[in-house]
Amino acid sequence: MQNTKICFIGAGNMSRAIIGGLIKSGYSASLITATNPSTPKLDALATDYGINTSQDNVKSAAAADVIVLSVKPQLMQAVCESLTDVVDGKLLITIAAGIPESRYHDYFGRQVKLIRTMPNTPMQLGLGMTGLYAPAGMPQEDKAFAESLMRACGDIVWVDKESGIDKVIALAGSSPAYFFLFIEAMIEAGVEMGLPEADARTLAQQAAVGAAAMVKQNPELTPAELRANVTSKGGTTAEAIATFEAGGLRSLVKDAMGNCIKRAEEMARNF
Ligand SMILES: NC(=O)C1=CN([C@@H]2O[C@H](COP(=O)(O)OP(=O)(O)OC[C@H]3O[C@@H](n4cnc5c(N)ncnc54)[C@H](OP(=O)(O)O)[C@@H]3O)[C@@H](O)[C@H]2O)C=CC1
Ligand SMILES: O=C(O)[C@@H]1CCC=N1
Repeated sequence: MQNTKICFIGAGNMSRAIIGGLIKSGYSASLITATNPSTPKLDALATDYGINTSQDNVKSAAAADVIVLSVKPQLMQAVCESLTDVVDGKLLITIAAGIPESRYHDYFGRQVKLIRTMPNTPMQLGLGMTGLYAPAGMPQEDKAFAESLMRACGDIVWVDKESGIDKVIALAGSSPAYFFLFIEAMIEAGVEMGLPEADARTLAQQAAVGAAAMVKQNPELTPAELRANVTSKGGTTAEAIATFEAGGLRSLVKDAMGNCIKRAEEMARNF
């Protein structure tokens, strides 16, 4: 990764998360540029991380070795078309949901070297999870670069079929929002029970952090076993868990993840 100049096209939530993770991992800020049409997000990135910023996509992409395409899927075609003259020989990494790898060659009007990835926002803390997909024939050094870039911000998995990226979206790209929703609901319930909101948040967030760490640090135990350790027979947890089960939490989760994948497939047809 040393001395590789990286340009992020689009300076939104996800670029900020990856850039935050890269800087935290020790990557040199002078090798990172982010572009955006407006300046507030660029100014914040320059202040917080000391990276280079620009409103000129073409000039910044031309000066980079690796271009990370980080705009919303509906803007991707126009952005790629504008970069057509500066991408030859460079590694392109896309983080966009939904757009198939083959579509980028159409956007650029030529064959490009492109790796699809699906990161998530905890990247900014070095706690991210990224799925990667490289089409057949991608040079090993490019795959290694994409992997080390994402590994600097958390864990990674490679998927060997492109459809695997949609599964990564359901399990990891979108899923921080599921957990946020759950914590949100717990805080709301705590407040309704009369707790100060700050205390409700501290209680819920620390329980979530502790539970996630226990899953990660006890690989020999299944989540079901960890749950059983909390659930005393005839006790309080059993009542709460029975309520979730009776409400169909598992099938709700399955439906939510299925619909997440369906939306990715729909986007693949639309963009
Ligand atoms: N958010 C997430 O958790 C994840 C998102 N992704 C993917 O990441 C991509 C970006 O999402 P996210 O960061 O959330 O979205 P954001 O809207 O936060 O970021 C996109 C950025 O692109 C900027 N932009 C718009 N037009 C251009 C242009 N022509 N050139 C350069 N920049 C432009 C926008 O600027 P402005 O706002 O000023 O218009 C905005 O800052 C999406 O494709 C999404 O699918 C993948 C994994 C997780
Ligand atoms: O909601 C989205 O479409 C993007 C992709 C994964 C997370 N955010």
